[in-house]
Amino acid sequence: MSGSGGNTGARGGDRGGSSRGKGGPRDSSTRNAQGRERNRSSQKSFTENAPAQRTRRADPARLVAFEVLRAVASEDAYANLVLPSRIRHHGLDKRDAGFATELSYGALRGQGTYDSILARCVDRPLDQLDPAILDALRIGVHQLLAMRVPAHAALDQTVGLARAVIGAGPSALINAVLRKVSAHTLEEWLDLLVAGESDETKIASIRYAHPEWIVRAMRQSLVAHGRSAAEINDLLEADNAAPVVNLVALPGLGSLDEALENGATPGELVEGSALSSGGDLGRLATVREGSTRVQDVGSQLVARAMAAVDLGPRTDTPDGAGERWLDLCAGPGGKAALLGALARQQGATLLANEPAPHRAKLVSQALSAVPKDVWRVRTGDGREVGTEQPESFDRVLVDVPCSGLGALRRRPESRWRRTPKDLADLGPLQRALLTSALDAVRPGGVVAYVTCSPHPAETTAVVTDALRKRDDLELLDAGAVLDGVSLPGKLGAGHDSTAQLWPHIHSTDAMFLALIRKKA
Ligand SMILES: C[S@@+](CC[C@H](N)C(=O)[O-])C[C@H]1O[C@@H](n2cnc3c(N)ncnc32)[C@H](O)[C@@H]1O
Repeated sequence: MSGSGGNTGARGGDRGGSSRGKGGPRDSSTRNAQGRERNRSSQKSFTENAPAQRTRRADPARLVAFEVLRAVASEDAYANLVLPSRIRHHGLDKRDAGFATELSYGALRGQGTYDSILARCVDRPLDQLDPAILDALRIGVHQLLAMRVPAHAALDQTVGLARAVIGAGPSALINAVLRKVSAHTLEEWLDLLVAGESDETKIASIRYAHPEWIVRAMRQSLVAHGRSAAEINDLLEADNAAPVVNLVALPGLGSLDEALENGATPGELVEGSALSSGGDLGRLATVREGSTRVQDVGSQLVARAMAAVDLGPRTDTPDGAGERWLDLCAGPGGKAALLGALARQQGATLLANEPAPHRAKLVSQALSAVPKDVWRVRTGDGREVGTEQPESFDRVLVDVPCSGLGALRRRPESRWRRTPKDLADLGPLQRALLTSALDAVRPGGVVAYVTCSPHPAETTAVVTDALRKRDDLELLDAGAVLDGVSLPGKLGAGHDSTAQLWPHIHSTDAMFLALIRKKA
């Protein structure tokens, strides 16, 4: 499960030593600039004190991680949304925030594997444990096996956390179980767990902490998009690494200069992008004003591709009339903001549609740096736009709701929450939205069908069905268009006219793009 401890917030720490001041919990270890704990004593030495005599205070960074895991398990919360508010609530500084991020994300990503380890160390089925105790154990396991926290600090602090927030009772159990866990390294545990197992899917599921159905689905996806099934371990491993934060300067409106002056490095795949050096991006004025935005390079590429398709000269509109663009599923507005800026440059206008009112508001906010005469937000069901405004748009982006299997590295809990049923449930909505998009585009115009999933059920199957049902459509070479909007020689995402990006190849989310042209 290498890489499972990757964090999104620990990079770029600028102060050494422990961040805790007066009145904070006393911990014999210190955190270094990467948010990792160091201690002079050997890794495996434990204090001989009974659990009841040890610390009773919860270390704030561990408390944040525990609260994130609890919210995810009991409230169906999203870790990436809960974590920042918990960090703010507990007033963590940069270093502790990095530690809490690594701990909560790592414990959530590794959950399946950690539970298999715990099942060997607990004397009853895990589902008979109080869920709060199980979450405390998961946090302990991640510290012991993946974070290089000294074993006694991991143990003491996890027991202290449990005493403070769950009660004195469970501390002896947690202490005993974590001691058993600490008897082996992660590699040794993985070897033990897969010993005697010959099923490749089960082995990959344990080694790379993905549910077995996702291992199968990803292998199937690789093959469906013309890659080798042998890449599966690289793909799963890439899901376990924290993604680098990418920035985009809105074309014609923003500049990367400030970000580059503050440590960002130029993006390698697409012009106008940069890799952030981490830390609080709110310190950049251009990010605050919205002309430079955080956006995965995969999303940047598909939006740029939609805008770049050569539609040839129009013969059916008065001279000087600008193109009309539609973003049919726009919330929260990442691609709409980039499209708005590109539309402005190309003399076009953009209608951004989103049915959920709070997400429609986010779309307006995302577009705030783009002049208001370029765009409009519609709050409504995208399935109705095709009949309400038939053949009205030159370019349509339909970035459908999907399983998100291509963005697992961003959402640490999602792999354990998703089920194969999600794929089946989303199919009819994806097909109806594509149909609406195809009705809304004018003859000679183009529809960009996009998912952040590589699964054939929500990518190639949806596109193939649409093409089979009508004879006025042609599939364009999306890989070639993507090559055209990326830096020369960098991408090569094409396969059989549709294109698929991959985290392990392109360091992007696994975005799928099909470009469908309605015949003139
Ligand atoms: C994958 S997200 C789009 C991401 C967006 N394009 C971006 O780059 O920020 C899918 C969006 O589709 C919206 N959606 C769900 N049902 C829809 C429908 N019937 N019509 C249009 N959009 C819908 C969801 O609310 C969600 O905001």
